[in-house]
Amino acid sequence: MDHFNYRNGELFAEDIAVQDIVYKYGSPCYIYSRATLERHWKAFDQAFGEHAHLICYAVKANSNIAILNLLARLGSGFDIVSLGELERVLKAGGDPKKIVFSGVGKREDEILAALKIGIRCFNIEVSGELDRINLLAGQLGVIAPVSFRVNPDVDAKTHPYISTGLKENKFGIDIQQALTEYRRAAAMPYINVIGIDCHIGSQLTETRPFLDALDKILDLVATLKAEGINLHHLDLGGGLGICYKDEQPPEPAEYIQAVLARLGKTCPESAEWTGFEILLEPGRAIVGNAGILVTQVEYLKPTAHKNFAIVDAAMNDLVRPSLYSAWQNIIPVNLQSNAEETTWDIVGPVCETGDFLGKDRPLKIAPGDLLAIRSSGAYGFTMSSNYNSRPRLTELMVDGSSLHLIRERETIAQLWAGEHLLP
Ligand SMILES: Cc1ncc(COP(=O)(O)O)c(C=O)c1O
Ligand SMILES: N[C@@H](CCCC[NH3+])C(=O)O
Repeated sequence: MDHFNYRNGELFAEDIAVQDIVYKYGSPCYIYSRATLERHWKAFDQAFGEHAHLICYAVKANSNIAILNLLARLGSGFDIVSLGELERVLKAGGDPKKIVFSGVGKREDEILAALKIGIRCFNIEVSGELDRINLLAGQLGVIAPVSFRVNPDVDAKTHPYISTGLKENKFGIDIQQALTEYRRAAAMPYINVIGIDCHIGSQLTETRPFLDALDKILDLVATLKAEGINLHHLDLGGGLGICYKDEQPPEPAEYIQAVLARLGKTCPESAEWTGFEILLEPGRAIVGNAGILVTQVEYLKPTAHKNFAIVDAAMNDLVRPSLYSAWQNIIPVNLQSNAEETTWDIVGPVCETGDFLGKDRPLKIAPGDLLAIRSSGAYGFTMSSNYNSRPRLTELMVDGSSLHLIRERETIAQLWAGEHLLP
């Protein structure tokens, strides 16, 4: 359920006609629904009931500061992977004490900035990172709160490019080596070990891999406890999938209930597990279906082999179809059309054969028509680029019948801002 629906054959974003938005702000553009975004975040938050938890929205999915600000106002935490994301969260009014810092390659300046502002936790992914954090924390005279992101070697059953919890993936510390790292950390003067973390991949459509990973983590937690290393939180990462086509991922509540049930089963008669705060890092499940990308048909190019609908958005604006062969639904903004239904490849103007947004789509379209690419709120704008010197797009947020410009379209002059001619 979302807030992009037809009314009398016209696509609306909440209470505003998409066509009216495009008249005002031009095409292509990203449009988000505040109600959808907030409902998704609350679905995660509320499913925990009284259980101690923190939803740390994965900023990489969509990092517009208006979106971060709305989530911060709901009480969200944030999962970041760079200094840029840290600064965005702070700019948006996020609470440093609710920030977890993931990522395999944290630089010194990034660690220092996070230590100075006093983030909630570093999710350490490399042995050397532990030494680096200890050293830098010592220089600043602070204690760094850390957890290890362990790689549990679990098959997330997702696209290989977005699977992260297999032993051949670069992410996390091999679960077999994690004990050694925890022991090292526990003996370090400027480190406070507070948790354990894992993130096995993105767009998961089953609960099973999450629970398999959790089982492996709980084994390690028990071993650590026996050694006197007591953790405060379990961070289970993000990764819950959404429906792009016909996937049926569990609802957040179903997934969270399964996690809580597993924790109860693991430690049946102790209230101990209730002592663990649970952290989650969802990105796509919060923002993916809260956004659409609207694009205009420029030309129709039927050929003997294929029919191409050339639109004004391209792979630089939304790279998922090109990069992962991802399927996203493409629907007309206006259902009234005199055109005949034809099967089209929806392609952009970029000079790459791989520049497509969808293939073999039956649509009734004519030049000038608007199309909406659904499920574009996550990994849409954030993965966009200026390839072919195309300015990045306008982003708009609909809130009932109010429309807010949350990012201006890049200007042509901004394309070379910061570039210099030789003397
Ligand atoms: C460490 C970490 N946490 C959270 C996420 C968010 O994932 P998703 O958008 O699939 O929820 C990612 C991206 O996959 C990630 O790498
Ligand atoms: N960018 C990917 C998800 C990557 C998740 C980042 N760890 C996608 O669009 O599906």
